[in-house]
Amino acid sequence: MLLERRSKNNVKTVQHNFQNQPPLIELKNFSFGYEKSEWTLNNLSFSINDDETILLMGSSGSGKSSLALCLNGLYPEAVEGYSKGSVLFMGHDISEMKKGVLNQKIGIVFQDPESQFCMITVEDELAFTLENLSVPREEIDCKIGNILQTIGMEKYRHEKIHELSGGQKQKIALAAVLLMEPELLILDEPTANLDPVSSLEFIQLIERIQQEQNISLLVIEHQAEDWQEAASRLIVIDSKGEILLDDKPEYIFTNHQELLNEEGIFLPKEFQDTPALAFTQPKPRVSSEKILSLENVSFSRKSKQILNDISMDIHRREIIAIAGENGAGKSTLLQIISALLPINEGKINFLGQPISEWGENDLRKRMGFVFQNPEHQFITDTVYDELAFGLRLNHADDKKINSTVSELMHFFHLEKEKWKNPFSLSGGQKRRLSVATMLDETPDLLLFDEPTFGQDAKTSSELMKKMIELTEMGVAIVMVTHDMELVDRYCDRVMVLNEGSIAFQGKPKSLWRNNELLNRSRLRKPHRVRFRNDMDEEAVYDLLY
Ligand SMILES: Nc1ncnc2c1ncn2[C@@H]1O[C@H](COP(=O)(O)OP(=O)(O)OP(=O)(O)O)[C@@H](O)[C@H]1O
Ligand SMILES: Nc1ncnc2c1ncn2[C@@H]1O[C@H](COP(=O)(O)OP(=O)(O)OP(=O)(O)O)[C@@H](O)[C@H]1O
Repeated sequence: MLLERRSKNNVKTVQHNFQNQPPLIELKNFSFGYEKSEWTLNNLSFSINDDETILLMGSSGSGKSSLALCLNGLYPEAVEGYSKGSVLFMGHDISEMKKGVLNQKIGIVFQDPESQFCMITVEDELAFTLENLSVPREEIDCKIGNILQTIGMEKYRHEKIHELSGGQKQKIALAAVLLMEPELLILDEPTANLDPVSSLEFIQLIERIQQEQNISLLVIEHQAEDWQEAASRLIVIDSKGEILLDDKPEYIFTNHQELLNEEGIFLPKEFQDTPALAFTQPKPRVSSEKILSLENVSFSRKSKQILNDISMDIHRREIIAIAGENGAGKSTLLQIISALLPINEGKINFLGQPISEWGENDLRKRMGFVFQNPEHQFITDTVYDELAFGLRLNHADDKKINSTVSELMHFFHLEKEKWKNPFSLSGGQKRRLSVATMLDETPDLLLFDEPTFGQDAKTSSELMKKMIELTEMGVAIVMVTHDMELVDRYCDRVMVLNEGSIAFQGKPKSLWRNNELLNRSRLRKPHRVRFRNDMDEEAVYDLLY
């Protein structure tokens, strides 16, 4: 079986008569489902050719990640399901290929990078990959050094993976896959955990690697903005798991806006109507009542100082964003606010009482927390039980449980998933479930780590509408986010963390004016501010705010 198109120095070898060479991947009427006759992917026929960069879009739950699993052989090797039709890799039916071969030729960086690590430290993880590829021992050290340099993570070589921030883990997952020198690299929402500048740099890095190594790319993304120039093709899957569109991105975004809107897919901002004026700032609704305050709070892990001298107040009805570069301490701060981590110095008061004096049950009723990784939150075996858990704990009767759970499932589009195991949901569904579990009662404070992670345009805007409704009921919301559009559109205040210290607290519009801080904190202005580059900057602010 001839499965190699690249020689060791990554120059493609001519092994076939070029004209007769089969596509890298070819799907012929391929369907796949987790249950018999319930097709998640429906009758797909398309090819992926050498050196192509394809963007794959579709609403949350439409089957994008499932397709990735089918392409790289994790189905049927490790994922249970049913299929018909065929998938060919360089002309060979993948169901007839030797186990393990395809996983190397087609590398995936998963939506949740934690799911692909086997070892404790960064170095061991990368060495493990190379050992599996039978790379000679004497080359391993150098290869690890080179790949860490390529992704800008040299100084984390000896760190424990579970101690890295979300964005740092994402980069290590990419490094491990690149070491396999795949023919096709599948990236499943690769930039969702990266700060805005790292996200742009990541895309440039991928483009560079692709050119140097002649890799084909399949990028699964909800937000196409930054990828569309790199992509030669856009494939859109609809909610029935069928191919809706397959063409050049610009053509699709120009000519099929209605179809994309119907499917709830994000249009890049430049294709949206009058993006600069499309929305107004939130109405003033913040009350002067302080819900929570931090006074000179510091936190360290072993000898490493993570947060320094943080002081901030959170008011009723307020939406505050915490932004900053990867590793700045944002998730740690949320965990400190929620008393999941103890502080070393300073004071935290919640509803007029030191947080340390709150009983665990009372605190969890008054304060909801949505983790960066939703899986860290799941404790039952079904979506229904997950949503009923808090209500049962509070001795709600069956009628109340049923009606609240039904309402939440309806709002968060999880009705069809009612009896599924939370761990088997799509990335976006998991996130929606993790948010829904916090809303069985109305808390005073909600803490969100990346609330709209993995959502399509429709579910994202519904989720934010829900947030506004909650603030109108008196809830304060603090959210960690890399999404500056979200900060601009919905947040009353933004706090920027830089190396564990507060570098800025104020209104979003004041942050966009602070170019030096934006650069230092690896943040970007939102599109509607960037977009008016025909106007003087002050005139833009006058127009928009
Ligand atoms: N192991 C599984 N068992 C049963 N159903 C599953 C399993 N994995 C995924 N599904 C279901 O298959 C459908 C497609 O999921 P998939 O993860 O492929 O969607 P997606 O398009 O990647 O979504 P998102 O954009 O939210 O990540 C969803 O309805 C999901 O609940
Ligand atoms: N369990 C841990 N043990 C030791 N260090 C940790 C641990 N968790 C996080 N850190 C370190 O603390 C710092 C802050 O991490 P944190 O996750 O709070 O950053 P973040 O701003 O949320 O990053 P990201 O945007 O990438 O999610 C990082 O340098 C990280 O390596």
